Amino acid sequence: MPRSSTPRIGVVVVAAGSGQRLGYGLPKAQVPLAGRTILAHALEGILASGIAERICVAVPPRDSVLREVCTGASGQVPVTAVEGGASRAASVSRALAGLGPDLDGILVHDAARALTPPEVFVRVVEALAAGAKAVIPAVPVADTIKTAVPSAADQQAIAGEKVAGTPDRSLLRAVQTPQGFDAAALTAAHRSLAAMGPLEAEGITDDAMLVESQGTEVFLVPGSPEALKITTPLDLMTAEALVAARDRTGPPATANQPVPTLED
Ligand SMILES: Nc1ccn([C@@H]2O[C@H](COP(=O)(O)OP(=O)(O)OP(=O)(O)O)[C@@H](O)[C@H]2O)c(=O)n1
Ligand SMILES: C[C@](O)(CO)[C@H](O)COP(=O)(O)O
Repeated sequence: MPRSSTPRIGVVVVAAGSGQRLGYGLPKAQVPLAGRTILAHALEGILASGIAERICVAVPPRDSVLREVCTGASGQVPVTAVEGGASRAASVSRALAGLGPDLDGILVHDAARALTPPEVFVRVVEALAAGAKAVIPAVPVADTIKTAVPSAADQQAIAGEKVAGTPDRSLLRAVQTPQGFDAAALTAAHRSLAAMGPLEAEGITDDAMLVESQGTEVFLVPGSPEALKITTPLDLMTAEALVAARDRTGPPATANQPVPTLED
């Protein structure tokens, strides 16, 4: 991507998941959050950041509700919809194709991270403009993390798993979206996905992993606790509370505060 203050940025939004863990009985991006769909909130954050030249959203097959949300959000920045795939990675690949050519950088964003503050998008794009080929937002890890293995057969009466080790927490980061990439690097990495076997492809849980596997350096910028991934009913309750707080105090509660650091 050319080092430029105004790179041409496209945004892929993946919104084709079924939301099994949320258990709402609707595709997750359709679920109401403070009276609007989760997808509508996600698109609002992207558009408010002012970074996007165009947006392509992967939606579930035959989903007219989410297609309508895309049409409603489309204006100066066109928002188109394509049918998603069976996995998140497949949905990204399809929306990448739908985004079209002639972009310097591409951001991949989860609709499920619907309340991501606009400044996180700006931070990612600034790092791309400064020369990074891959940039992801991240936050420090608050819990101590253990690796686990199955207990031995004669230990199963105690518990099914036991601790194998404790990684140094100061080196761990929880990563979020939007994840930003040089357009050519991301497109090439997604071509490599097509050549993978199903097991290997299943293990690719974010786009940064794909470009890492191609030898691209990935840089971290500060994310935001407000970019939580709405996965469970408790996350939806947190998101509702966050929207209510924003309505009381003005947009993103973290706006105008110092940029957070990645260390805890
Ligand atoms: N086949 C898929 C699976 C997921 N996603 C998107 O990827 C993001 C992260 O996925 P996740 O939060 O796990 O969503 P779901 O797959 O819907 O959740 P669940 O696993 O509980 O069904 C979401 O915005 C989701 O819509 C997608 O576009 N296509
Ligand atoms: C991309 C992601 O949101 C980064 O944290 C995450 O890996 C998505 O995981 P999921 O299992 O598809 O929800």
